[in-house]
Amino acid sequence: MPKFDNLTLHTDFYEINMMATYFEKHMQDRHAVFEVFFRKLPFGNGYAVFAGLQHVIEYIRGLNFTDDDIDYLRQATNYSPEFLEYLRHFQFQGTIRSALEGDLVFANEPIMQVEGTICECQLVETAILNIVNYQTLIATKASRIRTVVGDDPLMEFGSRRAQEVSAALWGSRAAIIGGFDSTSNVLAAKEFGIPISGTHAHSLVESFGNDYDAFKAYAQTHHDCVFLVDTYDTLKSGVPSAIRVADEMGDRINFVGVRLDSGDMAYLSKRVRELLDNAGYEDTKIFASNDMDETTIASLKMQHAKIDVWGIGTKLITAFDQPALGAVYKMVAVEHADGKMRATIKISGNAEKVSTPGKKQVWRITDSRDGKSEGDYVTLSDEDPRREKSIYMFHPNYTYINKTVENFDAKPLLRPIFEKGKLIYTVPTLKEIQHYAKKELASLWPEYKRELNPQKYPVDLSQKCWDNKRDIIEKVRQYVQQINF
Ligand SMILES: Nc1ncnc2c1ncn2[C@@H]1O[C@H](COP(=O)(O)OP(=O)(O)OP(=O)(O)O)[C@@H](O)[C@H]1O
Ligand SMILES: O=P(O)(O)OC[C@H]1O[C@H](OP(=O)(O)OP(=O)(O)O)[C@H](O)[C@@H]1O
Ligand SMILES: O=C(O)c1cccnc1
Repeated sequence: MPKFDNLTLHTDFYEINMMATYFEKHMQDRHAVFEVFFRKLPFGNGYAVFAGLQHVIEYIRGLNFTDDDIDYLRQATNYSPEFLEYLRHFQFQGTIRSALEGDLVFANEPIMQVEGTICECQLVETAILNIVNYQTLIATKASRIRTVVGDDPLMEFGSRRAQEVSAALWGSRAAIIGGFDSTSNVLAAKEFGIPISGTHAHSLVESFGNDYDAFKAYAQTHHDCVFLVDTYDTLKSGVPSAIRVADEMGDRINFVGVRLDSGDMAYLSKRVRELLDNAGYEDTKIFASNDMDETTIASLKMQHAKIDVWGIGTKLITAFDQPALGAVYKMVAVEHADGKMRATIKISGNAEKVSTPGKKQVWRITDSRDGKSEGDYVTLSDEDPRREKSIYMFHPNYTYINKTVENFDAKPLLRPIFEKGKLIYTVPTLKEIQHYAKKELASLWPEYKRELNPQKYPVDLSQKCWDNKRDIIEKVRQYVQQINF
């Protein structure tokens, strides 16, 4: 049974095929820079919450072609013995700069940058995109749900519906980054230090044949009790049975709550609240689950549903309304035969798909007086807006949309993670990351945070970066025009 402990071959075949070409053409040590970015924010949201860095770090640290991997490649491909030997001794010696988990990130700006030999940059494309695309998507979905529930507790229930094991585990962690409070997944709770939470299923009630016996048995074996009250009839049997058990058990249990899992949640929650209050259980909470997400929750809030705690599974963990974030990994600079680095570009008839050449940095520009966001300013890596008194920010496609910003703070988004193969970054605790994400979100204007049709957050290019892009597009245009095969 494969265990997938080593993820080195977790890459698309074409990456290793390109490595083989670089190797056979003696280009394997040429220097290159690649950047990760996405072109469109997910869920129509105004921002995305970056997640996945911890897994990327673990993946990079584990990179190593085992003898078994080499044997497999020998029989599955026609790679030369020399290239296979090269792979056997492969080690990641590159430099990675990245947004940190919990950072807010936007379309068309680099969120991770890999610099190293062209071979090592090429190998890691697939896994980096796989990890960052999924985790950023889930953290962003979680953040949308958090925005709608306010301060209500949010429990992550998605494991049974996640796209397999790894997604359930890393998805739980990403949900916490986006603002969830706890997970039902015991392994994720243990490995990532997430608070664990859970109630019970309908099977408990079914196995006893009635609500009362099931709740009584549960109460005799657990101190904190949340009873699932909708197995047979919520108002006639479920809630009255829960109240009877709570009355009988008195101080021997903590009657934390009841959970609703079907039916009209607005109507039921109000009636259940009355029943609990009338029985003297004003502090007992109403939990709700059943295919919820930010849209259902917003509707329930509008209907003044009396729900205190939310259990969210399927629609969060599968990113139901947008199953993929389209982050891509593009080469932005490469060393040529003369030893000089040159910026590279991918041209497209679609202006949005033309990549921005050159190794870059993203600067988060905030007003130094109130700390509020002004926009992101993408520069070439040798520029530093902190040296300027004012910066001119303009829309890269509609340049007449522009502003001059003074009294600003500029914070670099891409921070050093690996330096020439050495890990130089310590991942904070999950709690710290969640806290950081919350703080970052607080600095964003509400116009960018609304769920529906948010304002577009400015991501602008510096003049130098924009001029560089235009010059390179022009050079490519001249090159294409003189082709005469
Ligand atoms: N008052 C409400 N307003 C808006 N959405 C609601 C309301 N009550 C329930 N929902 C949501 O409507 C969806 C369908 O609920 P429905 O009542 O059909 O489920 P159910 O059939 O009772 O449960 P199940 O099929 O899981 O046994 C669920 O996503 C649920 O969370
Ligand atoms: O609804 P979600 O957001 O995915 O949350 C997880 C669901 O998992 C459980 O249901 P179960 O698997 O027992 O199936 P059910 O839909 O029949 O309740 C639980 O009762 C929730 O409804
Ligand atoms: O603890 C719960 O209530 C739970 C856990 C997973 C899925 N649904 C519910």
